[in-house]
Amino acid sequence: MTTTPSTTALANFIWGEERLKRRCDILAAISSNPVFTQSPNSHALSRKDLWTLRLKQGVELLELKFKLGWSNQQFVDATKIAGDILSLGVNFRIFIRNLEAQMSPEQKAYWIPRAERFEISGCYAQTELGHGSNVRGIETTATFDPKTDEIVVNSPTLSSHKYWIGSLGIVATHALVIARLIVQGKDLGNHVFLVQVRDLDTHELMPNVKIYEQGEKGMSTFASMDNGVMAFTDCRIPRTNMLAGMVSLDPDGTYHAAKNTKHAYTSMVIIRGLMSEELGIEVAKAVIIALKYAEFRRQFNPKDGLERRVVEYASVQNRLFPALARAVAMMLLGREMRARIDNIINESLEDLHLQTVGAKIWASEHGVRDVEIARLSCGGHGNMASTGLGSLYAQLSPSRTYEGETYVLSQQIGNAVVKHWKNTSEQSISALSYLARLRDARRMSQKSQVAGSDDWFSPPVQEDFLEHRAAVLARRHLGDAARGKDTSYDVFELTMAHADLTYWRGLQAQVKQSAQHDRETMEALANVFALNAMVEGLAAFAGEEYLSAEHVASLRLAYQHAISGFATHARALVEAFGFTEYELNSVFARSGQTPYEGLLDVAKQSELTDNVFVRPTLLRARSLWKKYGRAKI
Ligand SMILES: Cc1cc2nc3c(=O)[nH]c(=O)nc-3n(C[C@H](O)[C@H](O)[C@H](O)COP(=O)(O)OP(=O)(O)OC[C@H]3O[C@@H](n4cnc5c(N)ncnc54)[C@H](O)[C@@H]3O)c2cc1C
Repeated sequence: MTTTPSTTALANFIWGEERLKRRCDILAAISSNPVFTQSPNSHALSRKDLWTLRLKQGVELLELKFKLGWSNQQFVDATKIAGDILSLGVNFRIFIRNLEAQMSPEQKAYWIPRAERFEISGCYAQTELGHGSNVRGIETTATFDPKTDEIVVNSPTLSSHKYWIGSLGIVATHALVIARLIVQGKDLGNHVFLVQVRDLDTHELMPNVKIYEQGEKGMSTFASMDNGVMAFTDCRIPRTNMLAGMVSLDPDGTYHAAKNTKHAYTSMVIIRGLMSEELGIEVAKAVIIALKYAEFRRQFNPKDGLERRVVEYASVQNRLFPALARAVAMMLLGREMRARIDNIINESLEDLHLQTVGAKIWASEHGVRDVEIARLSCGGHGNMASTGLGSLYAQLSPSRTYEGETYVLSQQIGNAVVKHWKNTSEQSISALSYLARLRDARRMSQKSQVAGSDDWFSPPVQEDFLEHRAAVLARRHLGDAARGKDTSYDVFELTMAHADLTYWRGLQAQVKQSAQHDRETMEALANVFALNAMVEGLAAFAGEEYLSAEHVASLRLAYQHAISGFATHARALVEAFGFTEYELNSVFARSGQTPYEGLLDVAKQSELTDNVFVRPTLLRARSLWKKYGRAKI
């Protein structure tokens, strides 16, 4: 078990040079810091104690940021390494990114340095009790008052209370509030306003603002985050606090609309684009915890006096190996998307939008399922909090909902398919290549050219399969949409096929860039990834000419070969990830003790072991029968 991060060529490839360097710097800074190393068992803390511990750790990281000159991204990475989702990260991950994307140059010059110094700390307040996915339904109003050159923010109803706002419940001093701009009685729709919600000296609420911390979330989800509820009553802010990067409002009430309305969505594209890499890291942690346990755990089929390691069973390999391959794909493709986002000015926003939407849905759906699969593959012991698998699940589970609910967001892929099909304009969108195939009747009616199971390992064969599947599902969607059917459920399958293709292409491109020494491992991973997606996607081919029964049988055979040959590569990948014990925070992944010793230690520390506090109740229960004078019940 590593206590320092791995820095081999494969580690460098998986993490990316820049990120790995940040990781090493962060781990060096915190591995001897008592705020992190001597913290109590986080799995056993109450919500309030956990939140307070996380705040203390967050503040320590802030101090390290200032002392060591860390960038904002370095700080965000550090918050992820230090714990689950830390409240202080919202300012740097979401708030500042939105200021950068949506403020005018003058506003940026004034506000961003303050947020970077943490003199102010911000959050993003869009969702309301009554309005989430449907952003157009937002009710909060921001009415321009030309007499005072101010904007008056109001929450007119119960359903207009802001709700779910991360970091608002306790930490934030400022909120980016999405509200309807009203000028001279005219509703100009949603705009973004910077509202100070707490006093900078006392941290008391500002007048006319009410905030509540939201309370416990189910399954201890986001336990370290102070999501908040907020309402405004005639809360006045300067007109200049309306974010003016794309729109502006003059003192006389003249309104200048955005030239490119699509740019209002830039910040969503950015945050969604970051999610694939972030989720990949968390999924990899869960799968690696499970793999470490599966290497240790033995059940049945003894040989030379020892039962067989469970990692050798197909039931475990078929669940954990594809999950590991997907986690790596999330990280590699996520990194590529991050590079495109950093260069967003030169990007086709629609192409990037469709890629990030598909990737967000795919990564969160697979990611959450894979963390649960990791837990289940550990049998009964996987249920213990001390394995860390439960908290990883709780942390990832809402990723399917925030930044766009899966099924609602899937419709954006469906809508793009319909639009570009009608306009014959798919050439402009690389992610929609399958529409060109759909227009070609000859290609749609052709059969797969596969002759034997080895052929399935060929990248052109895999691409042909995945593109054909996306085209078949696009055809179904176009037909459903034309008939006026509610496609909001079925479109999900198209979205996943669309994203399978995007991830497959991204992974293939990345594999070609791996070092010669690691190429075999990366190719093995790409094959597990591709063949798993193909086997799981077979349903789309029912009734199609493309695949025969022999094709399906040989595909399954190829997939089994890919899985059974992956064990040594999986070990190499686990090494390359090089997660430290601190990061995994699991009794299944400790250098000084086995999982059994770790589990026993936890039991010995359980505060319920000493049951003196309930003994009177138990003794009374055991004599209850006497009270009713009945020896036999
Ligand atoms: C942990 C967490 C943190 C969050 N943090 C923030 C934050 O910091 N700031 C912020 O502003 N918000 C935040 N949110 C809110 C989040 O962005 C919204 O909850 C999310 O966008 C989903 O919207 P909703 O709740 O309105 O879902 P709904 O739209 O109400 O979805 C309910 C159901 O209806 C279905 N549905 C809805 N519309 C349609 C349709 N047109 N067609 C078919 N089916 C439909 C959905 O598929 C879903 O099954 C957070 C949420 C969570 C869980």
